[in-house]
Amino acid sequence: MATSTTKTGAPLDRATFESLLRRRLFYTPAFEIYGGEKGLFDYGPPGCALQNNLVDIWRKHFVLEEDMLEVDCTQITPAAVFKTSGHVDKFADWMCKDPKSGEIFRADHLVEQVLEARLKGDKEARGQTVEIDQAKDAKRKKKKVKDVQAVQLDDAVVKEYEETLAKIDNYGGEELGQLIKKFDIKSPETGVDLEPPRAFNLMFQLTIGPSASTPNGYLRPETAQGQFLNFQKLLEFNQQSMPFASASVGKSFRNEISPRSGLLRVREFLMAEIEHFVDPESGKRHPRFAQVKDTKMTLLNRNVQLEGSTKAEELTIGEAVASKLVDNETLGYFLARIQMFLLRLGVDYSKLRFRQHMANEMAHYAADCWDAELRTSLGWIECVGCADRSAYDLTVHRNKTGASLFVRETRAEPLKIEEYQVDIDKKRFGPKFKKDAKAVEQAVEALSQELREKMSLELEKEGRITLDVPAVGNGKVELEKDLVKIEKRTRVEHVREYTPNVIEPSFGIGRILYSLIEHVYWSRPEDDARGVLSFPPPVAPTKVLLVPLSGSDDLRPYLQQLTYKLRRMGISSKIDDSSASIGKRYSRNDELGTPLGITVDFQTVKDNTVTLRDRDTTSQVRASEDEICAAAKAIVDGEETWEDVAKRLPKFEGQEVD
Ligand SMILES: Nc1ncnc2c1ncn2[C@@H]1O[C@H](COP(=O)(O)OP(=O)(O)OP(=O)(O)O)[C@@H](O)[C@H]1O
Repeated sequence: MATSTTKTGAPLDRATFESLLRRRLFYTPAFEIYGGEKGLFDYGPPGCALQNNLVDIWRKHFVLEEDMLEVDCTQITPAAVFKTSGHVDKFADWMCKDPKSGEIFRADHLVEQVLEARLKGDKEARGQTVEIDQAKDAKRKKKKVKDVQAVQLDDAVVKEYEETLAKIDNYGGEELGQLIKKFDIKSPETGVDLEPPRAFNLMFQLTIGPSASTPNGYLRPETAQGQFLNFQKLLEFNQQSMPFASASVGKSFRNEISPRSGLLRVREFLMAEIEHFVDPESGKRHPRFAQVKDTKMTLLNRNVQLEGSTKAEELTIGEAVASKLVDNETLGYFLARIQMFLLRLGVDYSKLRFRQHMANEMAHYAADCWDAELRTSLGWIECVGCADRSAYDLTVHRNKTGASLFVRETRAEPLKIEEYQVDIDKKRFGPKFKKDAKAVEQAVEALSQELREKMSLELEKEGRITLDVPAVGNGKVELEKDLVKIEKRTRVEHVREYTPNVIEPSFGIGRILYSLIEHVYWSRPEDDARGVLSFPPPVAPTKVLLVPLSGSDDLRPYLQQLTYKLRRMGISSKIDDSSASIGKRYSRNDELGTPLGITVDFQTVKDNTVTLRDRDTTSQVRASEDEICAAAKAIVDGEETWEDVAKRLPKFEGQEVD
């Protein structure tokens, strides 16, 4: 478990942090008055505003800046789609049942938790400092889970546990079963042996329409399939021009075995996905790769993990692609753009890494896959997946439906192809083979170039060839020289047909949102350790707090005027005219991450000046209402920083004294 610190370097107290999020209604368990339902959460006003801002920035960063084609596809999906895509057979996690209590555990998470707990116990026994997660600890006590035993392990066992944890995402069901046996892992509930791991499909099944007698659909577990199925229409919309990308933001649903860790593993969540379609013969080069090639990134490659280590290295994406660590330029381009997006949101670079998937972890068709992981008090969390899915999805849907999910392109230079061509003498063929003529003809047409070459020589030498045609007679058919000709000729191809490959960056908005809040959270020791959320201004849920210095009626019109003015400028604001001290009102809004505060006081009545306060430094400037609104706009739009504004407007050392 990662030791987690806030941006000031102080340890993050997760219990206080989570209580802030719930108290200030960032999010709350859904259906709470009915006892709640695991893995389902509602977002309150600041959570909604924050989520909207993340999605808004995502749209600007990707859809707008990369000129992508956004689509909004349905969540209800006919079963046939997921049968073809492989989700019905493969979209599953491994679960273990406690035969005594009936409790279900996700097998990989159970192994992970038990080994981590044992390693923690080992550290304690060796007298090393161990981070205590108060929130987890309180839950454990409530559930009466036995405390972790401070037992020292052999060095070899510690090494084996650490190596297993480094590869935990790489194990299948059988291997997890072996690990459970090998490490003597029992049910944490009752202490009995668990049943062997079984696959559990994560899709929610549906019955669409009143006439269906059995389930015939699913809620989508990702937005991707809708984008693939619309490929042909999007290509046409894009005037047949390649490469291009589609994008989609929408809810996805996964029936997680054991939802946990708040927003990090839920059963309904917002995803933002991109499908970038690229010609595989282009070497997957990207025209703007040169613009990102010097971006430094922290990369944890698959070989390091397979050796049982989690040591990442910092490289430029240019170096990573040149050494083939990252498979191709397009994948590298998106990894760099994902990092830029996360940093734009306020993610802490030192708590961001890109982890490469190990072979077993990756779908069999994928060429390469990297996860952007953010470090939180709950460890490293996958927040964005970025996979090169090759031509898999378009190919399987094309094969199943016959739809033209491919590209036809006129070649700039016609292509001359030397190949063996077959001519059949149809006048003789029909009378000779009668009802079998079609099957024999198909078998001849299906011959590979290699076999055609071999048979053309045979025809020349022997005057006949023998062909395998299982559907006819004894499965062998003889063809003489007068029936069939096989010759090497040149064919000129003017049009090229190919199935594009797909690079897919896939963002879990809820995971990013939670991890980001942890990254920007800190507390002010001088203010009763009250929390502050230092969101970058463009990301913050509300931009400006308006506070009157007193409840005097004289100040009210100025507040109204400021509200209208800010609203017209597209800046969200909230008035706090409660009777709490001005310092309290400020700190309540620091907890919500409001970056700016405008105070109206009696000087305002005299000269129409107001003060502007910065959340992070608590310093203030004073200027005319117009100048302050313009400064707020520049900060909120990310065009100026507080430092810029503080340099050009007069400093104010005023009211913040209570
Ligand atoms: N249950 C979930 N709750 C919240 N977000 C999720 C959940 N499952 C996936 N995501 C988000 O969707 C993104 C893309 O999904 P993907 O299928 O790659 O995840 P995954 O590899 O199945 O995740 P995990 O291994 O953690 O279950 C993830 O990077 C994550 O941000």
